[in-house]
Amino acid sequence: MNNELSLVAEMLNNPSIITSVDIDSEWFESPQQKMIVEALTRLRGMNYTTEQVYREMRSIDLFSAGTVDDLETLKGLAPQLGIERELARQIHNAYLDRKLHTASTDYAQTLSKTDGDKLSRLLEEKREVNHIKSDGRLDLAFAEFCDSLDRPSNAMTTYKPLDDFLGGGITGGKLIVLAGRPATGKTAFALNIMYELFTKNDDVACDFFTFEMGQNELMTRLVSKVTNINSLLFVGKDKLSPDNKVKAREAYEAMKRSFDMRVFTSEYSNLNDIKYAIKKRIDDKRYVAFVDYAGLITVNDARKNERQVMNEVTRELKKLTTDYGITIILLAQLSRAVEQRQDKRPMLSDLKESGSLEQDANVTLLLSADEKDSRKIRCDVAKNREGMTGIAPFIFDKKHMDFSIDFDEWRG
Ligand SMILES: Nc1ncnc2c1ncn2[C@@H]1O[C@H](COP(=O)(O)OP(=O)(O)OP(=O)(O)O)[C@@H](O)[C@H]1O
Repeated sequence: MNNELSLVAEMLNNPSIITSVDIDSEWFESPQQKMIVEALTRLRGMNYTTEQVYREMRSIDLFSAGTVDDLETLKGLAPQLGIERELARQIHNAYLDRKLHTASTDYAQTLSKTDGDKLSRLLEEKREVNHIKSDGRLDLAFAEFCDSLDRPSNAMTTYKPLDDFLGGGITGGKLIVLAGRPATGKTAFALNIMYELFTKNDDVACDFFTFEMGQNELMTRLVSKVTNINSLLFVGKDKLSPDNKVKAREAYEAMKRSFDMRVFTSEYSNLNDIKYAIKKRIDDKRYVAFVDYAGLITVNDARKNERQVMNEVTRELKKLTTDYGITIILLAQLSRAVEQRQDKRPMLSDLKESGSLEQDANVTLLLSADEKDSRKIRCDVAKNREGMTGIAPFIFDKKHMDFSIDFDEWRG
């Protein structure tokens, strides 16, 4: 019995497999097995019967569904060896080999960037599928632990009040969620953190994924901060004095030269593209990706609802941070509930599509403006898995897109 038949037979016997093992109907070569897996995927989470699976298959393709007896026969053939995960891995591998065969032929013919990128993505996926998992013993972990005791801290400093909560600064392996109501200054705050990372630390690389702005729209904000030129003046550039034009050009050029930074725009809003771009940037430097913002990220499966998409986004980004020891700062919106409360301070439960954002984040920062003075911004470290929680106070100079520590409030 081949791998596809064995796995499908196991799945017919055990409805929990489809929820616990990574399986995609697309990987199956046999149209019949593909259809059964598609039906099982639709019934995911249910304790399905063979009859239900058959009904689902008929709704997918009435004429190729076969008979319910065929399914019962297949079910009876299950080898029941408990190796579903390995079977799925082999099926996934075989699928990737077929795709790689086509993709490499296409690339050989066209040598186009699109075909080249497709080929690299498939190779990357293949590398991941065959990544050998740890056997759970502690020997390697212990060696790594001893090694880490003698290594200097690799925390990257930003603003002192925030660093203090984070145990000295931003360290790798973390998913940090930065949330606030629209126009509180999330993007500006993220850019300021990035600026601090570059100017206060060596060997740092940062990328900014922005799905609402162009590269220069984003850069203008940094230029405004660095040059102290009102960001509004960049909208109608005729208002900029010749001196300011020179200053702006020089500031942009200097950042381009000295910051190891890239800005990816909406063409990278698909989760796979984000993952791909991040993986390509991983080298010896300490890397931080800023993703603005979670609600605009798309995934390939169009059937997923908002909550399922968010689950996938946070799970996959979290996995990247732990697999590669990098930091991802994920921006997110807060729901309107904040405004309806007497006390306008945001809470973790205000995170839109909250569940997975709240759960997967190592750190959650909630930004909110003071009701009386909108320049005063509270950065509430509302969740911190490895450290303290509390408020880091800032002053937001909106004209110049600049965040500075609010020393009147900070009791450092
Ligand atoms: N030149 C300027 N002068 C005064 N205020 C400005 C200027 N430019 C932008 N602002 C204000 O700064 C804030 C922009 O902050 P930012 O875009 O970082 O917020 P955000 O939380 O990321 O918003 P969104 O959720 O809409 O993306 C807005 O309140 C905007 O009105």
